[in-house]
Parts: sequence; structure tokens; C-alpha cells
Amino acid sequence: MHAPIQNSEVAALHESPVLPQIEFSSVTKTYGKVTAVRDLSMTVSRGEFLTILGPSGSGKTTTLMLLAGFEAPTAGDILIAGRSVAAVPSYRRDQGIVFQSYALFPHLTVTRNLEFPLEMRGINTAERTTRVRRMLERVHLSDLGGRMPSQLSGGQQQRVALARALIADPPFLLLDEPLGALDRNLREQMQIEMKSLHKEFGITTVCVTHDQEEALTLSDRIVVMRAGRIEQTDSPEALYDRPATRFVAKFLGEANIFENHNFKIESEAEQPSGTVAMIRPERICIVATDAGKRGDGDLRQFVTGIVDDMIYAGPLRKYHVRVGSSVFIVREHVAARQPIFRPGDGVCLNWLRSDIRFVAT
Ligand SMILES: Nc1ncnc2c1ncn2[C@@H]1O[C@H](COP(=O)(O)OP(=O)(O)OP(=O)(O)O)[C@@H](O)[C@H]1O
Repeated sequence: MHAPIQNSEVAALHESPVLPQIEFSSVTKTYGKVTAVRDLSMTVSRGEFLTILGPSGSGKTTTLMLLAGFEAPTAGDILIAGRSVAAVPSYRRDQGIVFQSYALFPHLTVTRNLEFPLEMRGINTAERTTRVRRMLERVHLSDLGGRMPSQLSGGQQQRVALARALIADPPFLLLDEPLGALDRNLREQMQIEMKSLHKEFGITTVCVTHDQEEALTLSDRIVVMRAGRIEQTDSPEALYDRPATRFVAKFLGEANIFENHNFKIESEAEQPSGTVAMIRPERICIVATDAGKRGDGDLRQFVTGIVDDMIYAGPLRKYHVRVGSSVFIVREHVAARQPIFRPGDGVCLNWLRSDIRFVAT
């Protein structure tokens, strides 16, 4: 066990260029017979935006609660800037928190909500006033300082919550489903704002969500959890393009898994044992059966099938195509002069052999 962290040491350690800012070392958390987090090890670098993504019950919130100090590990250790925080209670940890359960104080104005963390740190009135004014400007809420939370829209409340988490300049920020309560349009707008705030403040951030799009948009790296364990950690692009397992392939976006098909998969790479072939729906081209081969035909594999279903979804058209006993999902962007196929039409599906991926079963 490492020595517990001392407050006076925190600032210097956080400045260290070599240590990961946050490290989980073989952390397990059990509740009675349930193991919520199992032997989890991971690091978060300074300035990184790391998202923990996974289905319900996979241990995401427990991991964040452990990091926040609201729960203690059953085994293993959590290090912040290289030192164990096992013995440091949550209120003595220097961290910004935006949790759904950590709502704005309803009886305090926006300004007083923002002042609160500064007051807790003993910062004098004059400095508090300056910092609150500056922060309200940064999050474009200067006109709303006198309002009560109930007089704000959902998006504005969320912005105040972020501002409150950031105002005391914590070394890292913890977000739990930060945009979960917002409708789709507002969520997209807030994603862009959060991304630019993260860039501006450069603050190390750990975020929990089950919204894939949010994870893909905001994160430098994503940790995919399954049943208390880490299934894969990677950049959003790498996770989507090169999922390691069938679970990740299917959890993050749609995937065609080649199973029970009656043709041989042609790929550039050799298929490792214990894997299945996979291709993303947008990597498959759909053409009429008599359309002939494209210029890059010898790099492609061609199969024929029958359209089962066509779904029009705004900018996208999605087909279900039966090839032997398998059904393939094909997704294409709607474009001018593109042929539209109907259920019952015979079609040719083709894909680049280099777009085939092999994922562990
Ligand atoms: N306080 C608790 N007491 C008992 N079991 C718990 C407790 N907290 C979590 N668990 C269990 O631990 C497992 C992981 O829960 P956790 O809340 O971390 O999952 P999650 O991935 O955040 O899920 P969700 O997306 O639904 O919030 C679940 O099986 C859950 O029932």
C-alpha cells in the first residue's frame, strides 16, 4: 500500500510530467456476492478525456464512484499523481464533479452556486467575485448570475454545473452521464461546448456514459466495460475500426458478423483462430446484379443476394439483404442518381477485402 496523499503535496505531484494523473491498480469492488468491478487496471494521462462506456450493470458508475472516493475498493489501489488516495475521503480530494445526483443547489442563485466551492476552499470574497464573473463569461452565462436553477433551461443548468465543477481549478473532472437528461438537439450542442471547454481548460476528464455517440464525439480514449472488466481501451477511431472482440464490435455501432454463411471469406489478412470475420455496414456497397465489377474489382469480394427490407432514415438508406441463410445490413448515404432497391430485388454486395476485420468470439 502506498502512503496516503497529503494535501500540500497534491499540487506539485499533479505537475509531474511523467506520472499518469490517475491510475487504477488491480481494483476490485464487491457488494456482498456481486462483483461490480473486477481486477481493473487503467491509467489516465494529464489532459486526457477518457470515457468509460458499457451496458447497464457493467461497472461504469462503480468505477467512477471509486475514483471520486464515494466508495472504497475491496482490493487494489487507486493512485492520483502517483500516490494512493485510499485513505483520503471524498471531500478532501481536489476534484470537480458533475454527477446527476450532485445537482445544483436549488435554493441558491447561479452566482452563489459557483461561489460555493470557492468558499469551501477559504477563498476571500473579492477573489470569489472576480472568479465567478470570469467563469460566467467563459460559459456564456453572464446575464444569468442572479437566477435560481429552476429559472434555467436544462442546457443552462448543465453549463452551470460544469462551471461549478471547474471554478476551483481542480486537477481533474469527473462526469457521470453529464448530458443524459437533455434532448437530442441540446445534447449535440452541449457535446460541442464540452469539447471546446475541455480544450480550453485542458483538464483531465473521466466521463461515464452509455451513449455511444457522446463517447465517440468527446473522448481521446474510450474504455469499454463488460461485466466489471475492461473489454478494450482505445481511441474512438481504433475502437470502431478495429474492435478486438465481437462484444465491442456490436456494442459500438452496427456490425455484420459472418456466421453460417455459405461462401468463403476473402480477406487480405489470415484469419486467426478463435475469431469471426466482421464488416461494418457502411463498408459494403450495394449494386444491381448486372452492374459489373468496379475498377478496383480484384481488391473486392462479390456476393449476390435478395433485398429483404429497405429503411429510409433521412441522410441514410439502410438495407437488409439475404445472402444464403445470412442477412447483411448495408448502410449507404443517400446521393443523387443512386439506384434504390426494393424488397425482392436481386442485388450484388461487394466490399474491399481490406475492410474485413477479425474479432475474438
Ligand atoms: N450499492 C450497491 N449494492 C449492491 N450492488 C451494487 C451496488 N452498486 C452497484 N451494484 C451492482 O454492481 C454492478 C455494477 O453496477 P454499476 O452501477 O457500476 O453499473 P453501470 O455500468 O454504471 O450501470 P448503469 O449504466 O445501469 O448505471 C451491478 O450488478 C449493480 O447491481
